[in-house]
Amino acid sequence: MYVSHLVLHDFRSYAAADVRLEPGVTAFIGRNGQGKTNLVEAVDYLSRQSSHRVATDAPLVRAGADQAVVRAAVVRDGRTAVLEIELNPGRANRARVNRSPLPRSRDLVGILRTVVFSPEDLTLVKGDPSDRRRFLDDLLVLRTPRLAGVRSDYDRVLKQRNSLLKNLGAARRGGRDAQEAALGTLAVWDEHLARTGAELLDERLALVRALTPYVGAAYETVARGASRDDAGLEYRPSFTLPGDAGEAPPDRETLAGALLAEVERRRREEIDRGLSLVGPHRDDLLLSLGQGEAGTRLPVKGYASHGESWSFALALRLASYDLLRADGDDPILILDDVFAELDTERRARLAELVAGAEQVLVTAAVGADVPAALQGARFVVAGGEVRPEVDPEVDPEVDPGVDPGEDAARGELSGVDDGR
Ligand SMILES: Nc1ncnc2c1ncn2[C@@H]1O[C@H](COP(=O)(O)OP(=O)(O)OP(=O)(O)O)[C@@H](O)[C@H]1O
Repeated sequence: MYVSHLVLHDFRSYAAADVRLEPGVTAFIGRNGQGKTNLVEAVDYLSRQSSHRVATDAPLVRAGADQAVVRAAVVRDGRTAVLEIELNPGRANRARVNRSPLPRSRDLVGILRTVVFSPEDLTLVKGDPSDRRRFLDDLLVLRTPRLAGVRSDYDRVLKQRNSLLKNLGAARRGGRDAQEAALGTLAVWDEHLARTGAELLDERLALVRALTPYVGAAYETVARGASRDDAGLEYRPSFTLPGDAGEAPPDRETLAGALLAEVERRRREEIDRGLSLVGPHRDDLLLSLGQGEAGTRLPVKGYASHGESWSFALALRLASYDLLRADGDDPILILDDVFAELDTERRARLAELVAGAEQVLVTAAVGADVPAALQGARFVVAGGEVRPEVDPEVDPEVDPGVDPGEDAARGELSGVDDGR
């Protein structure tokens, strides 16, 4: 799959941008702060409806504007679809495919698939458990878009349940009847939590099982002298899972039952703290490194060197890419500012690994940082404009001052009504 045309309105620093793309490698080169990442972030947003840099939509809308639009022509197996998302911070976003509105904006997730490598990936290794949970859930939804619904149902249940737990403190003071009524309502939300929580947990456990061999292989490739047993992944739930380690994983019903039992066991503590303490929102993904299968294993967080941490973060992204490919997909790879962080050997290895992708979008402040294996189309990003790089040696007739914007303005997406 690849993006053949990208149009932005009021997205980040761009009042308007219109860029034609080809399959293969495209690099966006420009000095710091010129808007290179903003371009690839827009492509990623169309894929996941979240950004690898910020948790909310507001910073994605150009300062002073009240909505942003990202639109792209996406080619898959020779067929083109025009995807569009309208970002309305504080209100519901709106999505369209080939101009037809979708019932919910999240229905767009997963049509375009991206895997982003960026310096922020270090938080996968060094950050909070929530960063690793987001990594797993984003990948789950990319593989199985319907799980976006499970994820948002779980978030909704959690929110409701937490506010109920907070109110229970007040109900205690309101006498026996009020308390019993509130506990009755809580029991209903316990059931919802157990059901949606077990589904999410079950999916995450399966994902970690599927991803683990790919992470081992990817770590071996990116870390000098490593073997494929060095990098380990272990899903750490917030309660003890039923069954013995090594046995077949518990089924969803069993998980739901165990989750419900644990919620009931910790009822008093939850009411005291006004918080849901059990469920996939409290889980973590433990990343560890050891020498071979039998060697001592240490957690990456707090123990690994900077280089090892970087290699692990890269391995997680590469493994995601490999897993999606194994599913029969060919996601767009986005390498945002990663080469400056890598030594020459690892730059070359990463480049070799990703060079075969159908589309690779690269950003770099310095063109020379992009490895030779990733040569392809180049755009210069400067002063709010994105223009093809002109190579005077290849085409001495081309005036480097030519403005490609005029031609692009007649592009296939420009005519699509942006609905405003
Ligand atoms: N919502 C917004 N409205 C207006 N400008 C914005 C908005 N969000 C970011 N910017 C501007 O966009 C610029 C950053 O763009 P971007 O992150 O794409 O830079 P970059 O070219 O990738 O730089 P670097 O090489 O440093 O990573 C900054 O100057 C920032 O002020």
